[in-house]
Amino acid sequence: MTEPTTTLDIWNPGWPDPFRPTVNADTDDEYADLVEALREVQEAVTRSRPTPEVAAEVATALRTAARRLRTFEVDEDTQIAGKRWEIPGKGHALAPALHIDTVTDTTVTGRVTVGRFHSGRYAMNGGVTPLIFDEILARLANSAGRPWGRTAYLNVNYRAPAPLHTELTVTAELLGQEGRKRFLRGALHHGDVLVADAEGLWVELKPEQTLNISKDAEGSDR
Ligand SMILES: CCCCCCCC(=O)SCCNC(=O)CCNC(=O)[C@H](O)C(C)(C)COP(=O)(O)OP(=O)(O)OC[C@H]1O[C@@H](n2cnc3c(N)ncnc32)[C@H](O)[C@@H]1OP(=O)(O)O
Repeated sequence: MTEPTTTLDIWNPGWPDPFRPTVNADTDDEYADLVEALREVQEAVTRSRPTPEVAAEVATALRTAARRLRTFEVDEDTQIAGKRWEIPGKGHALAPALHIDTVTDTTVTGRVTVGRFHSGRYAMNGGVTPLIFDEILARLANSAGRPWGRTAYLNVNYRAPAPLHTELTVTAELLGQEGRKRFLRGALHHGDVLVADAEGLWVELKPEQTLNISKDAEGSDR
């Protein structure tokens, strides 16, 4: 396995393939479990209606946990979150955990199940669908040795309400490339029912286009 680079503030065509491990799984499994626990908290908070006393007690416990983690804060290039390509959710709790099943140079299939945390009202929140498509399409766009590009547009069509607590299948396809432009299409199905589809354009970064715009803008990511 190739050692991951941590230098993201320059354009780097040698960035690791976003379907392969980039972090030492032996040492970072506890971190993956931490993110899983965070997902459990998100779901439990969403599903509960605690008494004021219990809400205050849990808020204190969560702030204690946040303070503990802040003593281990690192910069964004060094953090684990979002870079555990090989595990569902990539070690990040923003989007629903996407399970990747098959990968070719031009296609990906996967599965996703959302709970009440990602609910709009009895169905998946409309803002979550693009998160799922961006995750799978961006990874495909930037895989198979293709230099990294950014999403230029992502157009999503909502065809049917996406049920909660139900496995949905996600497919992605690279339709073609014209110069720096990569055109991709994605679909989300519940069984045979098309729930949503998307078309997106990823534009390959030019050498002078940095990945780290936050540092460019303010000299820091905070
Ligand atoms: C962990 C590391 C992650 C690294 C990957 C990061 C991924 C992301 O952050 S994605 C986040 C969401 N996306 C963004 O923030 C992107 C913001 N936008 C940009 O940075 C730029 O607009 C960018 C890079 C997409 C394109 O800019 P630029 O390179 O200057 O493109 P430009 O040279 O004008 O256009 C190239 C081609 O794309 C086309 N194009 C660009 N944007 C669009 C668009 N929105 N719609 C249609 N066509 C477009 C142009 O028309 C042009 O086509 P042609 O070559 O046929 O004339």
